[in-house]
Amino acid sequence: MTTQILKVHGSGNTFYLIEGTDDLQYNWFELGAWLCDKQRFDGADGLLVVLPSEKTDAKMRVINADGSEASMCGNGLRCVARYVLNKLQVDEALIETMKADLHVSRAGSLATDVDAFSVEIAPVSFDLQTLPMVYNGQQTLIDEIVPAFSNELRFSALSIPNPHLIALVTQESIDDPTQQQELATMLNQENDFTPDGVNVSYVLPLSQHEIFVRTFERGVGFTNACGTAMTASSLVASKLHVVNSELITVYNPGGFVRCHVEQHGLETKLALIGNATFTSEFILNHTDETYELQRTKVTEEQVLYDAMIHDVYKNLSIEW
Ligand SMILES: N[C@@H](CCC[C@H](N)C(=O)O)C(=O)O
Repeated sequence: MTTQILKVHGSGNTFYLIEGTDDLQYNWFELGAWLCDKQRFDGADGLLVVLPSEKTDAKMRVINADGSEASMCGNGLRCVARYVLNKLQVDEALIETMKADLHVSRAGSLATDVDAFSVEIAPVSFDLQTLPMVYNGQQTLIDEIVPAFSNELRFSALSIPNPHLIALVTQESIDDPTQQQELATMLNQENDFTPDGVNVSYVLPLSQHEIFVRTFERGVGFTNACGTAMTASSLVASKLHVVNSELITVYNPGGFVRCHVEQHGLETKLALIGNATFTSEFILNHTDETYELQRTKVTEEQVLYDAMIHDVYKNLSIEW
């Protein structure tokens, strides 16, 4: 079987993107782990599978680098949005994901020649059962010290819908990633708190409308960016009044995105806006025994993306 696939990224969060015919066409878990192996063309953080949907314009499945399946992927959904919008030649669409059908659209450009895409992020819940997470018999964990995690940092937990643990930190915790790495490693092995693991983000407030986020992703490790984590971090920063704008710029080790956070009473509306860069094309050959990957094209898009990031970052006085 021969299939064309793309290498793509959202804010440096890297994926292979494949359009499939149905859920059984490949063993997606095995293929995801094989493609993401860092020994092969630098690997990737995940595999995005675009499939036909019976009720929306397309369906997205997300496979982490370790072969586990995630319910959502914010940076990945922007890349899938671009793929589907271009294929259907429309400006907006509805994409089925594991837990919700999500609205996606074109959103102008981030810079000359770097188009932006906006994706809805939902459903959102602070109920610990939805992560799932168990702590002290509590129903929620919002801005609290959990001694087993740290004696100094305050954590909040939410699902949107994949599970996130968020701490607002100072520059010191960004400079030295050891504590974040140790905590995330513990919470993604067998442990008493997060039976399915959790994505762990450390958030550095920069201004009333800007934050920096570094995420250790479940099933992957540290990534350049995690879209749902940046959206969850924006929501937490907004709830804790660390930011006071509905549009938050979120810097990350791979670039930046914008998160739109609207709260009306109990209703929360979230959107993630950023790039969807297609860097190269490949042919995947699959026999009963093996996979084989051949790169057929490298696009110009990474050069334009790098130039934009260079321009944005040269005016920032923070370091990571
Ligand atoms: N990188 C993604 C999230 C991918 C899934 C995550 N690792 C999980 O297992 O929950 C994003 O951009 O949201």
